[in-house]
Amino acid sequence: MALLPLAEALARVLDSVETTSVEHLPLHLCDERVLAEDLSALRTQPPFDSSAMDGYAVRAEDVFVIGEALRVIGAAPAGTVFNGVVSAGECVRIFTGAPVPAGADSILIQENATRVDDATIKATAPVTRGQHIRQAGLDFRQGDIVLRKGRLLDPAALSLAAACNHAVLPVHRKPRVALLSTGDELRAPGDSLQPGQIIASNAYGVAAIARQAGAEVIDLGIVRDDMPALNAAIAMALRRCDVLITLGGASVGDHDLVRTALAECGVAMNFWKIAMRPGKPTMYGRNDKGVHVLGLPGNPVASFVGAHLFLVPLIAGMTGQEPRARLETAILAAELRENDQRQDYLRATLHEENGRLVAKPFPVQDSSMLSTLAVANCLIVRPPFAPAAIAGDTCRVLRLRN
Ligand SMILES: Nc1nc2c(c(=O)[nH]1)N[C@H]1C(S)=C(S)[C@@H](COP(=O)(O)OP(=O)(O)OC[C@H]3O[C@@H](n4cnc5c(N)ncnc54)[C@H](O)[C@@H]3O)O[C@H]1N2
Ligand code: MOO
Repeated sequence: MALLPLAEALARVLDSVETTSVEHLPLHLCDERVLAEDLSALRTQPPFDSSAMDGYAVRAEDVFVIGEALRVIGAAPAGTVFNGVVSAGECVRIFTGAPVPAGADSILIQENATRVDDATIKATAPVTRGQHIRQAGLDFRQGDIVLRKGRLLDPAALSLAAACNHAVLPVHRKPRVALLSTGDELRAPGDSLQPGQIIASNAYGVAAIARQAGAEVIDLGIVRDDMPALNAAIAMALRRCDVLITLGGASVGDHDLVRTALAECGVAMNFWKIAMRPGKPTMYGRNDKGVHVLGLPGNPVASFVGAHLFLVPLIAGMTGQEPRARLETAILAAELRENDQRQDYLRATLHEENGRLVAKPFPVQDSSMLSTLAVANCLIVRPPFAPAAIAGDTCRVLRLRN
């Protein structure tokens, strides 16, 4: 059976994505959310010509000649407006952020002034006209679009939104992702194990990937390889989420029942089995309520890679984020055999050497091995039928962490 090319599989997942509804949240809850509408400034910043330094507001022409005395006619701390006018031979004591008084056109920094007496200073260096003055609107003007719809609200975006006087932002609701681990052999971390049993670990990494991508996660625990139990768990899960992730039971064995159970619960399967390694038996479909269902294979690295490749872009699409280029170029530190029809994701370490990124794949790539996954900081992406490569060749990598 021909395996579906990965790019086609991903296109099918993203093809019918709708964004989640919009909610309005106070700024402090918008961290890492996605802006749902273009944001325009509600004010101008700075709202007036303002001093960028502590010193004296002067007329530049009065300071062309060093040593001329200037009369200090008042003070302008930030947060106040000096009401007088600076005339020839006069200046105003001013502080960073304060509006520049009428008549003054430059700031003489206090390091370049000496006090003669309480009301007189002398400049020890000249100023150029306009020096140390921030023009009104230097940063943004009222009505400017400062952040575009789809922008991830990172720290800089949040401060900018606040500076524009937005207390509440329109953001996309976090998609609700439900996780269901399947398998008779699975026990929760902390349980004592009987012979033949292992710990269900996949949900923890996949949940973290989903949360980091912007989802809210409900872990529905472990369900046995038993049709009635699976059907009940899946039916319940489908009522509670926007995306259901099943973990395990995706392959062809007698106990791999997930595909059948999903079909019985009304999920129309779009694909099953992809030309990728690890993760061949990945499946995807939707039910009539539009819930996305991603069936990830049980092998721990397969479920992890599948979450990165399918779940992350799906959550990005549902929250209205622009698709991001995620691959980087690196130099291979070891030779690689020619590839077959499956796009390969090889755990590797990535480090910088002489200003270039170097990727070193682990010699053993068994998809059960979490110990190498935890050391790896990238995946080397090998396209289908890539020819054999030698150390020094370039390759593409997907960074997992820094
Ligand atoms: N005859 C064939 N056998 C297999 C094929 C195939 O094409 N023909 N594909 C292999 C590939 S590739 C993969 S990947 C696995 C995936 O199979 P399943 O999705 O059915 O996964 P399970 O059989 O349920 O489990 C596989 C493996 O992973 C362990 N596991 C399962 N769930 C978890 C979990 N939540 N946490 C940790 N470990 C888990 C499970 O105990 C098994 O050891 O199928 C191959 N077989
Ligand atoms: O996808 Mo499976 O993990 O190739 O072993």
